[in-house]
Amino acid sequence: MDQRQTAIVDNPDPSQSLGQISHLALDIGGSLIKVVYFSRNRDSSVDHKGESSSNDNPGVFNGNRKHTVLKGKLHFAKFETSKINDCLEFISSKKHHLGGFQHHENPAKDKKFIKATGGGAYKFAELFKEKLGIGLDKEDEMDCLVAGANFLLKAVPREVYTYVDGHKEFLQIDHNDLYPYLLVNIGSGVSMIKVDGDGKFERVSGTNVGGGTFWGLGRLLTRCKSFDELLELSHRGNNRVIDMLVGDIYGGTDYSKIGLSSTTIASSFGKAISDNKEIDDYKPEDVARSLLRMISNNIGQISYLNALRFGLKRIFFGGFFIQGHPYTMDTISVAVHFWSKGEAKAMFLRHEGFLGVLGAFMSYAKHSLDDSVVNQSMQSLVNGSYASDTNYNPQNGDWSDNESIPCSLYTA
Ligand SMILES: Nc1ncnc2c1ncn2[C@@H]1O[C@H](COP(=O)(O)OP(=O)(O)OP(=O)(O)O)[C@@H](O)[C@H]1O
Ligand SMILES: CC(C)(CO)[C@@H](O)C(=O)NCCC(=O)O
Repeated sequence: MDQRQTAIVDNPDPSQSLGQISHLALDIGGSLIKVVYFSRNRDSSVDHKGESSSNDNPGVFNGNRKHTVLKGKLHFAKFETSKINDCLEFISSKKHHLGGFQHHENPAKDKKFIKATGGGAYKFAELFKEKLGIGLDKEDEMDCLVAGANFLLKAVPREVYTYVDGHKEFLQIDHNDLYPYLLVNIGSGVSMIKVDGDGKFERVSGTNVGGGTFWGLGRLLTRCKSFDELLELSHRGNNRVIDMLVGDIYGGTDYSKIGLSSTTIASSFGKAISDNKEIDDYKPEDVARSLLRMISNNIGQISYLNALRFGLKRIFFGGFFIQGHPYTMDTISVAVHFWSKGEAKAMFLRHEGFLGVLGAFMSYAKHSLDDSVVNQSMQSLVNGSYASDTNYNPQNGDWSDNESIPCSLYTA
């Protein structure tokens, strides 16, 4: 049986039949709302275990405490923040399933709370209360990003890959040699975080030229209607039509003395100075390509400079700007390789856009009354169940678009 039902869906069908949903978390960003929720398997029996270890889930249990094991799946969904009503409708369709979480500091019996991170957890708190009668239990965005990244890096096999010459190469992360690393989260804006351990980190830099800039400028310049359309355009475009290359300045030759080949971009959009053309004279696909290249290159360069500042060799890139898009990853990888002279490495995460919301989901373990030990249990169960997943192709590490993670929650 296929273990992965609906998962990364833009407009999830609210009538989708699922087992009981017990936990749901949100990351409400400037561009997108990310949702993670746990649904119990319909046929899952509830086990009660109290050993310090078990064959099923080694290393999960502590001492002689009894835990209830809820078997099920983690589902992922996203909505555009500008269409928050779709998200409210989606949650409303699940609301009667939600188990009535109580705020750890305010356990008012009649209120439901869900974990939420991102700026929208503040901005839209009243809206959730008003429309759904649900309170948002706010978790810090940076804490959540780091918790989500550490979880994926340590617990999920074949999560991390490099992108070199058009190929994904999956990497095995050594848990004992993970820190320090630089986490670059490319959302609407970009955060750069030096991570030294679990919960040990510092946001060392950021840039306002990020995914929102690409989508916003791209929409204005190409008049395309969706982010996916803009990416598709960029796929077909040729940036050399608009970008000024070193060769354009140097009469077709390299400037080898300072290490610049004739094909290096000297100035993004620089040809538009002298072409005597208007925006409509350029093909939208060429504009989209130049824009994607400019922004990816810039982020790659700033990331490298921050890695250099702190002597970090590994840079993990997350955020929905990447979207597993080959040209984006190639540009970032080439920029990091070029500027670091091969010393630093750009790495990507399969669940790139869900770091923050996974961190928020895991924070149930920290606070909730039922004392879920989500973290460890996801860790061992995710490990155990991926091996038997029929849709997973270990040759190239690809997943189909629709993906959920089989997992268990342990509640005391
Ligand atoms: N379907 C989509 N609609 C809009 N933007 C998309 C879509 N898919 C990918 N993106 C890109 O992803 C970016 C948002 O990424 P992400 O969800 O990680 O950030 P965010 O949480 O919204 O932003 P921030 O953290 O800065 O508040 C967008 O700015 C855009 O570049
Ligand atoms: C403001 C946040 C943290 C919101 O997610 C993000 O959009 C960001 O990191 N922007 C870049 C801000 C800056 O450091 O210039």
